[in-house]
Amino acid sequence: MGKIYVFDHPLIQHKVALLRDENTTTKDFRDLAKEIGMLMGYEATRELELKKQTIKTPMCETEVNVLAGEDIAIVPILRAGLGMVDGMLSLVPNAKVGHVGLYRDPETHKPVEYYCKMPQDIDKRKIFIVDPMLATGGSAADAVSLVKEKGGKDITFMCLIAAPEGIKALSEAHPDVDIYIAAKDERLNENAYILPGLGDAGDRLYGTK
Ligand SMILES: O=P(O)(O)OC[C@H]1O[C@H](OP(=O)(O)OP(=O)(O)O)[C@H](O)[C@@H]1O
Ligand SMILES: O=c1cc[nH]c(=O)[nH]1
Ligand SMILES: [Mg+2]
Repeated sequence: MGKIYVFDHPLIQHKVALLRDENTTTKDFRDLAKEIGMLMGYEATRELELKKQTIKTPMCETEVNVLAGEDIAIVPILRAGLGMVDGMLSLVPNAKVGHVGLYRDPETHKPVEYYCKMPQDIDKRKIFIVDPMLATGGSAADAVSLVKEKGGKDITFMCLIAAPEGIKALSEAHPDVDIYIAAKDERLNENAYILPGLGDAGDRLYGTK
């Protein structure tokens, strides 16, 4: 079973509290999603491999640790996942970005695919799929399946808010995937929205409601 990591860092809790507030503006919501994405990325990249390298400081020669050059791909689930990409890119600016387009059917709550484009060498990359919301888990599970169909192997999923139902569905569908969660919420409502949640992440990011 993959790791399920729920953040308890005070900065993340504070920023998630602001994100939830219905009075938070579209601009502030976007800024907060980016900031939380970066803070989460700092922890989610903890296991990147290092290699030794010899350099010269102004004082002497020394051996230092540098990234082994593990190639990274960030894969947002459109639309709302885009809100977490810039935060991750500020940590790993050389990462490539793939996109999975999914929307949730309002009646069935099942994901509908409309786009998928991955870097060609996705099979060799460490992949971070990002989406603010893990509700039923259908979108995340389908996104992981699509990335695997394109050759992706080493996959981590990152979200801002997760319902227990979504965590269970994703980890059962893809037990090899680690899941990083900024805040774990109580449950889903009758429309499969997360409670207390933050509403519709895509609409709040882009001001479409
Ligand atoms: O876990 P699930 O039940 O599948 O729900 C979560 C999905 O719903 C939202 O996307 P939405 O369908 O609203 O698309 P959008 O990002 O374009 O707004 C969210 O960003 C997830 O992708
Ligand atoms: O609470 C939810 C559930 C699905 N999608 C969202 O944006 N929010
Ligand atoms: Mg939406």
